[in-house]
Amino acid sequence: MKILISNDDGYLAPGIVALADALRPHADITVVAPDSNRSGASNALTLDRPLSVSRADNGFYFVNGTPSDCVHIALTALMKEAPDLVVSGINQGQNMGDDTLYSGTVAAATEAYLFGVPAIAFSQVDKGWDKLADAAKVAAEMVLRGFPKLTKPYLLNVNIPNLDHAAIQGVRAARLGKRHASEPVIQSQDPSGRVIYWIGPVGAVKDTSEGTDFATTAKGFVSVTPLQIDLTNPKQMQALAEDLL
Ligand SMILES: Nc1nc2c(ncn2[C@@H]2O[C@H](COP(=O)(O)O)[C@@H](O)[C@H]2O)c(=O)[nH]1
Repeated sequence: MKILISNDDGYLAPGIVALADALRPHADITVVAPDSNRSGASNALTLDRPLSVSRADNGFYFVNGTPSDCVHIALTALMKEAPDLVVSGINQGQNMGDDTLYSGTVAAATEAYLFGVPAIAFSQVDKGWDKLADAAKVAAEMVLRGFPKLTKPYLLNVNIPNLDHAAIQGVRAARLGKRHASEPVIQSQDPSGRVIYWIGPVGAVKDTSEGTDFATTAKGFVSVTPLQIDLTNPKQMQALAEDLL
């Protein structure tokens, strides 16, 4: 089994090292990841400058670009054969609900899916890399158990609670929850008096009802959400015809 591994925390992040270590005994792995943390990059592609690929001493490739750039370059240039699976992560921090729209971790997996390669994005619920080895064990188990059964390309978003492996309650399918709108921007001044802005914190969780990824992980289960790319809003198609056209 050939697996391409990427992320958005960068090629030096503990999460991608742990994921590669967990999968290496079971698959022929290739790692292609950003040269620095690109959290929040979403599906951005770098179109305004050329990109370069370097190789680290541990064999990981790293790119001066986004997570989507990394997967795009890996699939269309670096890898002689298409991988059987692309996995992204393990992200430091959750990607649940609306996070998935901003997430570079999810975007790396999405780029693979758009090229017809099955893909899984793995995130740990809490920041700080606590229980990372346990999360890597869970990710490897899911890949080894789940992958052979699913033939159609799929795009899975997986969130793993920061728990000992033995304390994890199981794996559950879950729908995306929802967050409130992001907090307001944080305005300040730089030493020259110029006004500067930091993007505000992520919005508070809004929909944590039964069956959401938020609720599932809060109970100690690993949440798995199948994602789709078609952004059409079917409920508004009729309304559009009546109201606007
Ligand atoms: N500070 C803010 N963070 C946000 C906001 N909306 C989403 N996010 C977070 O970004 C990361 C993206 O995930 P990654 O896989 O790229 O690391 C995710 O954890 C979201 O919660 C926001 O408005 N402000």
